[in-house]
Amino acid sequence: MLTIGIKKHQVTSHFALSNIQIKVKSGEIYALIGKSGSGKSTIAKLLVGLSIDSEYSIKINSKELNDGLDRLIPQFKQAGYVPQTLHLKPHHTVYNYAQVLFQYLPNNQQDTIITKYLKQFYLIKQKDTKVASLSGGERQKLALLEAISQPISYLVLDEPFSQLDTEQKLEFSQIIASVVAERAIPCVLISHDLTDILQLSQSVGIMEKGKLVFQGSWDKFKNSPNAVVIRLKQAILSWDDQMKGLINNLR
Ligand SMILES: Nc1ncnc2c1ncn2[C@@H]1O[C@H](COP(=O)(O)OP(=O)(O)OP(=O)(O)O)[C@@H](O)[C@H]1O
Repeated sequence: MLTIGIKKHQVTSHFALSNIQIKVKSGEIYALIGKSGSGKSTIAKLLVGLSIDSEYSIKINSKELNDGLDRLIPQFKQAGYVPQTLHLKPHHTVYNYAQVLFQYLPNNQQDTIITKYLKQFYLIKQKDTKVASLSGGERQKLALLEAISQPISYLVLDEPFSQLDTEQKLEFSQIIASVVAERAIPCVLISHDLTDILQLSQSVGIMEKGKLVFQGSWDKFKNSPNAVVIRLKQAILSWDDQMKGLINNLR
């Protein structure tokens, strides 16, 4: 279980996160959505130790990380993180990249494990391709493989779908779901598009201007009288109608 509590985190004079409480169960995906600038990435950075502000608390599998010292290196190594902007070393082939990631394994197991992951991540055909030549979607998959290559206690994915087309989104959703279920880890998935995460996540949190204005299961979302939820539901329904219209025109 990942438990996050933020009393206040002042980012700039005009922006702060305040009063945020989130719990994510192991094996579940918690989708964090909200408009640009609402504070989603700021939460992601706090979660992976890129800020050690003492005004927030974090508990990972019942271990509370109280102060800056607690948070300094070891615990945050338990975080698997795919940032919004990827920084992958460009010169390796995909296979060599994976060899570096899994070099801690005994030599006689490396090839089996790497091949298993490259198949699971649909990267096996690209195994001899240099990272610099990969497509945006393939780079996302390699970044996810990097994030889970070490034993981790939780996973944070910041806008993993933003560079992907519809088919790639479906494939990548399936990979994320299988990794989270297999590892039985909690996952916080940030997205600005509700439709990307509807099928994938078990619960959702909506950020607005640094505050969590709604959170809960999709059932709770469906029946909520919250004005922000109603606005989002109307947007999805209208999008759905437009898509149906377009598809009917194609038939
Ligand atoms: N290092 C920083 N220096 C100055 N301002 C920052 C910094 N990091 C974040 N901010 C500000 O904090 C606010 C929240 O930013 P954040 O990146 O968390 O939003 P977001 O919801 O992830 O947006 P997006 O969907 O566009 O990525 C914004 O107003 C942003 O400009």
